[in-house]
Amino acid sequence: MSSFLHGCRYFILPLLITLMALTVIQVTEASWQIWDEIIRQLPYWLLSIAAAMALQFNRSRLAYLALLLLVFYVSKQSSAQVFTTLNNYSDELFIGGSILISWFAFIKDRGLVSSHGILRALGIIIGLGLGFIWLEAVEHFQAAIIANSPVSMTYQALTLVPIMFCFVFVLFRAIWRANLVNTSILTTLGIWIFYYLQPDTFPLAVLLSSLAVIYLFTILIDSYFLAYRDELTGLASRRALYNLVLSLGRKYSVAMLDIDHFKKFNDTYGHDVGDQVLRLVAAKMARVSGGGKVFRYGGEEFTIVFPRKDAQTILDDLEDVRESIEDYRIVLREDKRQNKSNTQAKAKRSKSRNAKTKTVSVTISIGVAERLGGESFDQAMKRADLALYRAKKKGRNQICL
Ligand SMILES: Nc1nc2c(ncn2[C@@H]2O[C@H](COP(=O)(O)OP(=O)(O)OP(=O)(O)O)[C@@H](O)[C@H]2O)c(=O)[nH]1
Repeated sequence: MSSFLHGCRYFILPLLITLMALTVIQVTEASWQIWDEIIRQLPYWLLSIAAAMALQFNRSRLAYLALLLLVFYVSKQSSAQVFTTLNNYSDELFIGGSILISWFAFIKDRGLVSSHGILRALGIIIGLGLGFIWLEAVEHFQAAIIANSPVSMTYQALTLVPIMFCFVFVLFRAIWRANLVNTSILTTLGIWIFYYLQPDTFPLAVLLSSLAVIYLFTILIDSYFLAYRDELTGLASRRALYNLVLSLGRKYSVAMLDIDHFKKFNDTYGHDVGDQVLRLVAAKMARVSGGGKVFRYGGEEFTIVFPRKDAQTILDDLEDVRESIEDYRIVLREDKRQNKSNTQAKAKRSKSRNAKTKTVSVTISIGVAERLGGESFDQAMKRADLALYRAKKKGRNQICL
């Protein structure tokens, strides 16, 4: 359930916000028509800024999309011969554009000026070319397809077949790999299809400006997560901890948590298994009750800050975390490369049917300190660290005040 809610953050919320924004624009149509000239200029500025920001923050797929949409907008606004000719192929461009947008959902962000850049330029030409090829094919074989199709097919429906596939693929991609960039690409495809089917509902300038704003938000929020989230565990990082310190009041408690004998664990099972265990242990810590805020301090050390709580009141919350980790049997896939001495280690082999998995468990030690009057955060942390040291000395897998 929690991973579902986590996915919602990246997937459902941006879509809802886009829908709400478009509804507001529609409802307030009368007022924004006064700003017609400004609105018509907006996509030039916003899409250019979005492309520049996307490049700066290495979100090259959004940069490509912003640039392509900018070219599209210029083609719609310009009366130059080359663009008016292009506008005669709007069906082909629509299908090619849909294929192109969908393709961006499946490739990685790579540098624009690199060998990947050349491949992507080729991809763009091929994607657009496919739109022409599909319509040529439909025109050529429509009689045969319509005659042999089990359901009644019109020419119009046939042209839309690749779009439906594109939308389903991109939708699944956005659900499967929920992140803001994939949701932005899905939104782009949705708006692209919407514009083709309902060209008069919203002016193109409004739709493209909305997309540019979505790209800008995606880049900003992504950068925030990059700066303040720990990549391995998904927890808030040490930088986020020191950000929180700025807003802490006078009363709080801080706990330092450390996985016991983690060096030995790494040596026994390998660094990759160690990483896997760090992620799972972090997920258990993230469920701490009592309003605790969890951070990865560094390595196998974690910090939990309890604003407005004294040390005695949080002991039960921390004990729950310690117990849940102690009781957690972590199932690992058998690593065929492991040598014999490793297999003699503490891991308990599961008696599962195919014996291809094994279970391991770890424990944690916890040191707690309550902020004393006049003390700085670093001083309180230092005392929590000393308490952690005592917990280790006393035999580990316990909490010390
Ligand atoms: N897999 C993995 N290991 C890490 C990571 N960060 C730190 N470590 C390992 O964590 C281990 C910490 O070891 P020590 O500080 O000696 O402590 P310990 O073995 O846990 O022993 P005690 O704390 O005394 O119980 C080192 O082997 C680090 O390599 C990481 O991100 N991934």
